[in-house]
Formats: sequence, C-alpha cells, structure tokens
Amino acid sequence: MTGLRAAVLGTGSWGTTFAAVLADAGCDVALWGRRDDVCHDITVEHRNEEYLPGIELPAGLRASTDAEEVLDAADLVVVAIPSQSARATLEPLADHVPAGAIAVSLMKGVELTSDRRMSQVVAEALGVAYDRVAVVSGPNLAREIAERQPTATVVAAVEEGTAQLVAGACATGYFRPYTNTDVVGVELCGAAKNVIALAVGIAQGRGLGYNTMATVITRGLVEITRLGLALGADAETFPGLAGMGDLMATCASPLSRNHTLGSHLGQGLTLEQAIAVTGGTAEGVKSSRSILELATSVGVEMPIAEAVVAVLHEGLPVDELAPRLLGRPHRAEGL
Ligand SMILES: NC(=O)C1=CN([C@@H]2O[C@H](COP(=O)(O)OP(=O)(O)OC[C@H]3O[C@@H](n4cnc5c(N)ncnc54)[C@H](OP(=O)(O)O)[C@@H]3O)[C@@H](O)[C@H]2O)C=CC1
Ligand SMILES: O=C(CO)COP(=O)(O)O
Repeated sequence: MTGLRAAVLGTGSWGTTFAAVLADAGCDVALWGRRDDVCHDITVEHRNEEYLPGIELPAGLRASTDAEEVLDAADLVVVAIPSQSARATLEPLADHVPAGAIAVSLMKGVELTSDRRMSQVVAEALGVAYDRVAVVSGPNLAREIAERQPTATVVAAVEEGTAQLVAGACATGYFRPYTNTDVVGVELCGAAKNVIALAVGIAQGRGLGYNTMATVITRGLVEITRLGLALGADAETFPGLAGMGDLMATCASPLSRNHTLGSHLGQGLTLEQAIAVTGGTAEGVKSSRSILELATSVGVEMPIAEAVVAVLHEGLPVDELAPRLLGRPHRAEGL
C-alpha cells in the first residue's frame, strides 16, 4: 500500500484507467463523475462499460457524483476531463481540495481562451501552488493500459519531490513512471502530438502509406521541439517517452481518437461528422488553434500544425494538404 488517498476527477477512458493503475499501485481511490449510471457501473459492477467495455476494474474503486465526498482527505487530486472544460469544471470544486494536496493533470490540451497549459489551468482553478502540480504524459493509450499491457510514462513537476511522490503512487508491474522537471516540454509534447496524429490520420484516410506517416511524425517532432525550446523546454524531453514515444503510439494506433478523427476527415467526412463518428475526446481539434497561437507568439513556424488548422477550421480541402506542405521552399534538415 502507498497509504495515499487519490481523488480522480473524470470517469472517461483515461480517468477510469488511471484510477485503476493507482488502485493497483496500492492507493485508496475514488472517482468523481457527473453521471450516476457511470458511477454506479464503476462502484457496483466494477466496470465502465461505456468507456472501457469488457474491462474488469479493481474491486476497491468507487465513484460518486458528490465531489465533496470524493475529494475528502485526498492526497492526490487527479484531473482527467477534456481540457477546454477543465477550468469551468474545477473552479467550483476548489474549496473541497484539502490543503497540501498534490494536483495531477492527465490532460493533453492547451486552453483556447488563454493558451495556458493544463498544469497552469489546474493550479489556477484549484488554487494549488504550482510546485504541487504534476503532469502525467507518455505513450498511454487508455485501453491498452486498462488491459494491463506494459508501458512507461513521464511524471513531470517543477519540484522533483512532487514528481517522485506521484510516480510512486502510480508505479505498478505494468506501468513504469519516469520523473522529469521539464513540465513545459512534457505538456507541450502531449498536446501537440494530437495535432500531428490528426495529420497522420488524414494522410492514412487518403490512402497514403508508411513513408508519409514517417515523414509527418519526424517533421512533426521537429516542429514540436522548435516550439518547446522557444518556450523554455529542455531539448532532452522531445526524443523521450512524452515526445517521440507518444507520437509513435498516437500516430500509429487506431485506438487514438485524434488519429481516427483525422482518418475520417481524410476519407471525406466533414469535421462535424468526423467528431460524431469518432466519439470521445479528440483534444487536437481545438488545441491545434491554441498551439498555433503559442507558436505565433514566439515566432516559431509549425507548418504541419498550420495545415491541420487550415483543414479543420478554415476549409482547406484535404487533397491540398500534401501539396501545400511539399511545396514549401527547400531547406536544410534539422530544427
Ligand atoms: N484516452 C486516452 O487514451 C488518453 C487520454 N488522455 C487525455 O485525458 C483527458 C481526458 O480524456 P479521456 O478520458 O480519454 O476522455 P473521454 O472522452 O474518454 O472521457 C471524458 C470524461 O470527461 C467528462 N466530461 C466531458 N465533458 C465534461 C465537462 N464539460 N465537464 C465535466 N466533465 C466532462 C466525461 O463525462 P461524461 O461521461 O459525463 O460525458 C468523461 O468522464 C484528455 O485531455 C485526453 O487527451 C491522455 C492520455 C491517454
Ligand atoms: O494520448 C493518448 C495516448 O498517449 C491518447 O490519444 P487520443 O487522445 O488521440 O486517443
């Protein structure tokens, strides 16, 4: 037993899965959700059939729509809801967060109205000091982890002790956390890889193959690195689990909502149709815009992200995406 009590806010696929990881690691875990049926399924049936069909959850997990009850005496407050809803959802809960609790963001987005990263939103909305906030990001497709397939992740916090505590709380025989103090880099990687996964999905939806995929992933990592370095991130983060690791998982797997949504666009669906068919939270749809705004604010070029925004939000036909990227002036490789 870790002896820690964790409150997980969000009963979707990643919140439920991470709650199971924490429980398997020996934490006492309660989830907060906004729907009675999902909470009942988790507490009584030890399942979340809507988000993780067929998965048996640890028997000790319990879920409730009563946030005050869930947050009572929590050492860790873990947030797993869509990024764009985070601030409005968390602010009313701030008074129930115990003093001294560590907040953990599992979210991979950037707030549209403010271009703030999720660790910043969580700290502000819950009133938690920034050195008590951690983020968890890596090649972590929820369904595979819910099946207890082995993977690793990065737990980042500006204070190494905070990262270590959270890493200790979620380490299991199938989930291996590495710590990092580069919160900016880890968080940007998690949000920006969704945009690259949309681009890869679009290409695959058009019937394009592995050369195209490898090109988009590799040049995608270059533009994420460029943005991160301009915002003060550490160069070592980008080839790591949160960077290249998550890009590979998300761009290659049909389990990724961003990848899937992109492939529906590539097959000719409108954005609205693709969102409806994909289901779940595809953060890159909205965060593509805020990431591009961040890039513009520091004078960084992100041609793939720009092209994705043009397709999703500005009416660029999917067939024009490749010619637009390949028609750019020739240059030397590298950053
Ligand atoms: N799924 C994955 O593999 C991974 C996801 N992530 C990240 O985790 C975050 C959460 O994603 P994920 O769990 O997959 O998403 P899901 O779509 O699976 O679940 C979303 C959850 O958030 C709740 N929710 C939706 N809108 C609101 C709102 N306005 N206010 C409060 N709660 C809301 C949903 O509740 P309801 O059921 O009532 O709609 C549901 O519990 C995202 O940032 C994602 O990028 C990170 C790593 C892996
Ligand atoms: O972040 C993820 C895997 O690491 C999940 O990706 P999607 O949000 O695209 O499903």
